[in-house]
Amino acid sequence: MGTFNHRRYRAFAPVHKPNRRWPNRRMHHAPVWSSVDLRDGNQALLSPMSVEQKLRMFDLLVRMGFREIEVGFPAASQPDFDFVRRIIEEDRIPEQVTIQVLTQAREALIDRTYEALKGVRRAIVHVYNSTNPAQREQVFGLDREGIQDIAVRGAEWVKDGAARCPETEWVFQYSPESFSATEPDYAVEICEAVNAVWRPDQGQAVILNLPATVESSMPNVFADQIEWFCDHLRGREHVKISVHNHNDRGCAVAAAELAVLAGADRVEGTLFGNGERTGNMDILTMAMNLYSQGIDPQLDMSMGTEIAEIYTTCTGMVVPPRHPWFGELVYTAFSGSHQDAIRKGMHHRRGREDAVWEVPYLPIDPADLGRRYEEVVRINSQSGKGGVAHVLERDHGISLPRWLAQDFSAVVQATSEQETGEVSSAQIFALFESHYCHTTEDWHLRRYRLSREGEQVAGTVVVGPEAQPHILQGKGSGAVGALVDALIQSRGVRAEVEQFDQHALGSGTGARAMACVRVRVDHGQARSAVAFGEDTTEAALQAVLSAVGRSIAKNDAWSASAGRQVR
Ligand SMILES: CC(=O)SCCNC(=O)CCNC(=O)[C@H](O)C(C)(C)COP(=O)(O)OP(=O)(O)OC[C@H]1O[C@@H](n2cnc3c(N)ncnc32)[C@H](O)[C@@H]1OP(=O)(O)O
Ligand SMILES: CC(C)C(=O)C(=O)O
Repeated sequence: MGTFNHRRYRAFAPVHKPNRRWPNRRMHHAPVWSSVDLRDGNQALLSPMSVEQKLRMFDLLVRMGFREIEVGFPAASQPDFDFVRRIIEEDRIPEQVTIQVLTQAREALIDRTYEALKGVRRAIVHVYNSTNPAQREQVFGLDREGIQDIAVRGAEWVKDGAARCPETEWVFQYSPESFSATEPDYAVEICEAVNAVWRPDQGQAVILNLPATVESSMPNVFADQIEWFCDHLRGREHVKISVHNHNDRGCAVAAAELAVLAGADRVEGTLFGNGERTGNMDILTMAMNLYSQGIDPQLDMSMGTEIAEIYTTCTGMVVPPRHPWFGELVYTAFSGSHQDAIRKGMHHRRGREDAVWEVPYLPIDPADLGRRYEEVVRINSQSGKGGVAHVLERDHGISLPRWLAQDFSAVVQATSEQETGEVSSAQIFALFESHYCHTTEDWHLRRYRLSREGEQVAGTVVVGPEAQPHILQGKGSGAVGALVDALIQSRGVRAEVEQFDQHALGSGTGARAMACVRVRVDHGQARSAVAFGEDTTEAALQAVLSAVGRSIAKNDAWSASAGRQVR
């Protein structure tokens, strides 16, 4: 048997909880967020952030509205220590923001931590030790009691350190690291022992932070653990319960969301889920999940592109194109039916911009995160007529009738298949022009005159090069009818107009009208053409001439010896 052997693993043993209440709850407001980007995120980087990079990230987190920010592990390294000193000495911590620092439950480290925090107005001192059986046995070689002693001593050193700096407002935080792999009764026991030192019941602010240090179970199992913990902890009402989820199974966001239903008040995490191994819980995703449900996330993410830019430059990590809410492609539809639905959905919203957002395939309005609508519909071989028409409308102000959109979509599809990739908006416009708008000089409308004679319109149309124009004359029920008649009368060209649409254009295009036609000449292949003009008549006449011109060989219609029957 090779190493790929599932028998080496065992199922996670869930906490016994027949009466769970969290599944019937709903979230109505955002939890307290704590960003651990500058600590857990930073400790997992190939090159941890420099002080300058940390400052940039800190500034971003503040601007986004984080009220609690774990700024480092000051006893671990000089840059972490220096960073904490710098934001304190340079008075960079806004009134509403509380910084948090992590330390192991070791006296020297705790002393150094307080040294870093000297002069801070308010801070959370976060102490941890591992509590799960594997670490107790393999790392510390201690039983439950021995591990509890580490926690209790740590709590005492934290309390002593705070007592030496009474001018600071201190919040204490304890994490039974690997809480989710710890026996629930023991997790409660050790937290109660820490509380017995800190006395939250006597007014000391205390956070108990319950980590899934390695995510090893389904999110519902974690939620059960949180509800069980909250139900069994003495003095639950005096402490804040926080969760700290890692993403080993890819469910950290779900686990944190269910944990909030189960009673957690506070959630730690990072931007884009940076952090150890597969990362921490992604606060951006969880906050946007709330936002998309109509709940104020209490974080400003409107500068989405800037958040991603600062994150990538500071951490050296990338934001995958399909990352929830913020990835480059997450609002983009390439496939035809999605594009069609988005286009119709966006049309449906016109004039109802304040209505609840319900555009198919777009869970939120991408503009909320500073995204451009240009990204929403992009064209490749999977796209259909709706998408192509949408791009022409959106970027070039050209609305195609349905029959022409269908025709043009085949043209674009053929190109995208050839190029096996995306067809840009500029390419689409160029294809549109070359396929429908191009006309030779021979078929260029110079001028025309129309006069009404009873029910009929008589027309004279001058076409072709200025130096050698062709004059066509005919009669019909309208301008196009008169031109069709003129083509037969003067040149023997039998043009059947199968499709015809014309409309006035909005401002900005230069032209004032557009006409689209599909014409079949002498029972041959139908050709479509589009023309723009000063008015709808000019556009219509030119469109018919262009379609006819594209149907017959150059000069065929004009050479007297073309052999055509002139009636
Ligand atoms: C799950 C998490 O993310 S927790 C946060 C983890 N983050 C980090 O560790 C990043 C920063 N840490 C560091 O830079 C270093 O670990 C330092 C500077 C803090 C300490 O460094 P060192 O003392 O040289 O080494 P190290 O971390 O290996 O210490 C291990 C010792 O601390 C003990 N220890 C580990 N964690 C704890 C803890 N939380 N509380 C008390 N003792 C602890 C170990 O049992 C071990 O003891 P031993 O030396 O008697 O065997
Ligand atoms: C220190 C704790 C909160 C931690 O980072 C973890 O368990 O992942």
